[in-house]
Amino acid sequence: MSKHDFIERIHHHLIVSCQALENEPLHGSETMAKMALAAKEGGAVAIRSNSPEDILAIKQKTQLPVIGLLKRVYPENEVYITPTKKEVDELLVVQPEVIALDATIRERPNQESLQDIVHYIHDNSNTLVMGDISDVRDAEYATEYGVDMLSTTLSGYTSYSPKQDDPDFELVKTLSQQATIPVIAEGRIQTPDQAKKMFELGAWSIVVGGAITRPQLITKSFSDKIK
Ligand SMILES: CC(=O)N[C@H](C=O)[C@@H](O)[C@H](O)[C@H](O)COP(=O)(O)O
Repeated sequence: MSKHDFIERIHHHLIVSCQALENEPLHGSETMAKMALAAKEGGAVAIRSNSPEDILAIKQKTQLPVIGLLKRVYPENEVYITPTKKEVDELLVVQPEVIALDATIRERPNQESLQDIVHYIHDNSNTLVMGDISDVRDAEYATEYGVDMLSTTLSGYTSYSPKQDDPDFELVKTLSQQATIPVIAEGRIQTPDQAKKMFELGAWSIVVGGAITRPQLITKSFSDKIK
């Protein structure tokens, strides 16, 4: 799929993140593929997925384009979403349409640079790069170093971005006015109304995860409310 085709496909449409880590009840590629199929039936036009195994299973089951990432924790480093070229190599084997990676200003493991990793992906594949950022400075940095689109994934999850229960509407609004590449709203979108608001603020597309695909969190929102 060409860059133009992918960017147009997601425009004003819903991307669903189907992720269950090892410590989560729904962990497993077969389950994630079923979750992705359900998301497709509900109108998702692309899936965000963690690990080569899950990406492969989701692609086979849904035929939807996939934004792939590989979460890996390196000791003494905060960057965990596709941190190094090693994770990129593992992802490229299963040919996701897009690779999502941490594109914050933070140091990466092994002194690798964002610029090198983005060039590495572009030089070795047709894969696009989604830069996961947490604030405006990250977004400028990521854009300068060549990512194809921005996602607000990490707002609230770096030491220098605001902690809040709501999605970061302000960041989406600011970036949508300033950015020269598509801005995807991601992180803590809990309701259809919040999703709609993101588009009103100028988001190119949105990613919804836990509110659709993490039933333990959905259940908790009910049980907390009725306590
Ligand atoms: C911060 C971080 O590691 N976010 C991860 C990124 O891939 C996922 O765990 C989230 O589920 C995803 O960003 C979607 O967000 P939400 O599940 O809030 O709709």
